Amino acid sequence: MTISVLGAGAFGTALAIALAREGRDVQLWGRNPDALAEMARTRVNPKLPDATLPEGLLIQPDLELAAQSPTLLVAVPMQTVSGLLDNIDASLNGQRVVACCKGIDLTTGTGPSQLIARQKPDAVPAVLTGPSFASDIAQGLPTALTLACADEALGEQLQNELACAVLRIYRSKDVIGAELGGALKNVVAVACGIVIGAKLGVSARAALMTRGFAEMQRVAERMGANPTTLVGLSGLGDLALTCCSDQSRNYRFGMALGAGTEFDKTTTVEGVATAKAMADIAQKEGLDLPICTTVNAICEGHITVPEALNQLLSRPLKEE
Ligand SMILES: NC(=O)C1=CN([C@@H]2O[C@H](COP(=O)(O)OP(=O)(O)OC[C@H]3O[C@@H](n4cnc5c(N)ncnc54)[C@H](O)[C@@H]3O)[C@@H](O)[C@H]2O)C=CC1
Ligand SMILES: O=C(CO)COP(=O)(O)O
Repeated sequence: MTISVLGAGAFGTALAIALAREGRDVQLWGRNPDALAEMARTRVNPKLPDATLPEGLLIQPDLELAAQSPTLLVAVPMQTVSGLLDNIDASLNGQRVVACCKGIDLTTGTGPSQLIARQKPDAVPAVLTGPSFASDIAQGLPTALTLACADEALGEQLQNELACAVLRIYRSKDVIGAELGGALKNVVAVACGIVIGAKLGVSARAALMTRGFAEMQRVAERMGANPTTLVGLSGLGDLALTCCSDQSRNYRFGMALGAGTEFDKTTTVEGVATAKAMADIAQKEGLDLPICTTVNAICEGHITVPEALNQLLSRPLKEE
């Protein structure tokens, strides 16, 4: 098989569906053999109930077999990427490992491309990110994404391999910038959800998106990324989508926090761990990240939403 998608959740399945629909040679691996067997039988992933798995899409329960493909798309939650890479015995020599997850690993403080580089040094790391809800991709709605790979020629190959009629892929060499955009927008989306859930208004949300974006650029610059990458699909594009749509789990989680209602703890909400990682980085690097650190303090239960609002609004006035 040419492409293996590792992770049979909503996003991995949506990508596999989109690629298989175009006749690409794709297999989908997931960690739960029973769930995979059921998907192979029904040709439906319950996380995407309206999409049928194309006939050509192979469901692969064997991780080592899946790991033999020249291109691997890693679509598991960020905090499980390191464990997944550890579970693959093969060295992945020369294989392209494309991180499709959005977050920062709490143990190392790095994004997925650095985990891949560290744990599979013979592989070629890349990142696929940008504004794209799994259900939109699975329905065949048009989507534009960024494929970032430090090696321009390999990046171009991957761009061509992964682009489909409805998946338009732009190329970048700024892997760190692309993955930081995708990670950080989730924290701002949680903040925006809080504001809407607490009925603080859409003007406050616009302010948070703008000042949150300034924090995203500040972090990117400090981490050696090109700040203009953040103005692309992986940063601004995904920020606009995630902060304004209740299709986003990060935004919905924030809304529940703001409204003081329950939220299903099994839902993947990457922004919580990323806020924690950013609070650590703010302290270590002496960076001013008031929105990220406030989201972390709320998520950790250190302050309430009204206290957070007071803190943010009473900060000294400054130049924009
Ligand atoms: N759902 C979406 O619209 C999008 C999701 N993403 C990103 O994709 C990543 C995955 O998210 P979703 O697929 O949406 O989550 P999901 O909650 O739908 O699925 C997560 C999947 O990962 C599997 N998993 C959990 N721990 C694992 C482990 N240790 N080893 C192997 N598999 C494991 C689960 O069994 C589940 O199938 C996240 O980083 C997310 O930010 C990116 C773009 C869009
Ligand atoms: O990253 C996403 C859209 O680009 C999905 O957002 P959520 O993880 O908040 O659902």
